[in-house]
Amino acid sequence: MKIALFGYGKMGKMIEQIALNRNHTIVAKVDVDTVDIDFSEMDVAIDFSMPSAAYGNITKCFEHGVPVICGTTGWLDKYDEAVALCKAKNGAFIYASNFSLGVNVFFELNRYLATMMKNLDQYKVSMEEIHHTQKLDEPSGTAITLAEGIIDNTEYKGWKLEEAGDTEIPITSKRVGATPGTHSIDYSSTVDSIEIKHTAHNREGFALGAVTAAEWIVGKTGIFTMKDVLNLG
Ligand SMILES: NC(=O)C1=CN([C@@H]2O[C@H](COP(=O)(O)OP(=O)(O)OC[C@H]3O[C@@H](n4cnc5c(N)ncnc54)[C@H](OP(=O)(O)O)[C@@H]3O)[C@@H](O)[C@H]2O)C=CC1
Ligand SMILES: O=C(O)C1=N[C@H](C(=O)O)C[C@H](O)C1
Repeated sequence: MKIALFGYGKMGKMIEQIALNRNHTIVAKVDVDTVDIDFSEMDVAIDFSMPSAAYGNITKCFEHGVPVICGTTGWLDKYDEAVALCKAKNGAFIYASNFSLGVNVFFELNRYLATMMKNLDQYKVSMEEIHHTQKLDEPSGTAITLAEGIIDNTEYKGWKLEEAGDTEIPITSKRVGATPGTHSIDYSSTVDSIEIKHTAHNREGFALGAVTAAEWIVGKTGIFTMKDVLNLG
C-alpha cells in the first residue's frame, strides 16, 4: 500500500517504522513547508499533524479522492464540515482520538461502567489525563471521547476543565515529562472510590492502530470509526 504521511513528527516517524515493517511504501512526508504534493500516487493518507493543520490536509485529500486516517486532535470544531465534504466527494474517512487497541477497549469499558453508575447519585465522576509537555491541546482528544461516553449513558450534560458544575464532568489535564498518555476515570462517594485507568507505555499502539485502519479503509467509501476496524467481540 502506498501511504502518505501528513505530519512527520513523533507519530509520523513511528507510523513510518510500522508501515515499512508491514511492507507498505511511504510515498510522501508532508509538513507545513511542502508545496508540491502528488496525490495521484497515494492509496491512503495518514494525518498526525497539528490542530491548526489537520482540516486543511484532510480536505485536500478528499478533493483528490484519497482516503484519510486522521489521529490529530484539537480540530473537532470542523469535524462536521470534514464529514460533509467527504460524503460529497464519495470519499472515505476515519477520525479517532485514539487508535490504540487498549484505549478502544477502555472506551467500551467506560461506557459500560457509566451505564452501571447512572442511577447511583452518591458517586461523583471525575477524569484525569496526563501527557508529555509538548502536547498542544487540552484536554486530550481521548479524554473528550471518554467524557462523551459518560454523557451518552448518564445524566451528565457536558465536561469542563477543572471546576465543573453539578451536571458537568470535571477533567484535570496534567503535562508531565515525556508521558505518552494516561487516562483515568474516578467515581467517588464518601465511603469509597472506583477507578479505571489506561496507561500507554509508548506510542507504538497508536501507530499500529493507525496503520491497521489504513489497511482496512482502502477500497471502502464512507465515514467509519475504530469500532468498525477492530473486532472487539
Ligand atoms: N489519535 C491518536 O491515537 C493519537 C493522536 N495524537 C495526535 O497527533 C498529533 C501529532 O502528534 P505528534 O506526532 O506527537 O506531534 P509532533 O509535534 O511530534 O508532530 C506534528 C508534526 O506535524 C507537523 N506539521 C505542522 N504543520 C503541518 C502541516 N500543515 N501539515 C503537515 N504537518 C504539519 C509538525 O512540523 P513542525 O514541527 O515543523 O511544525 C510536526 O512535525 C497531535 O494532535 C496529537 O494529539 C498523538 C498520538 C496518538
Ligand atoms: O498528543 C498525544 O501525544 C496524544 N494525543 C491523543 C489525545 O489527545 O488523546 C492520543 C494519545 O493520548 C496521545
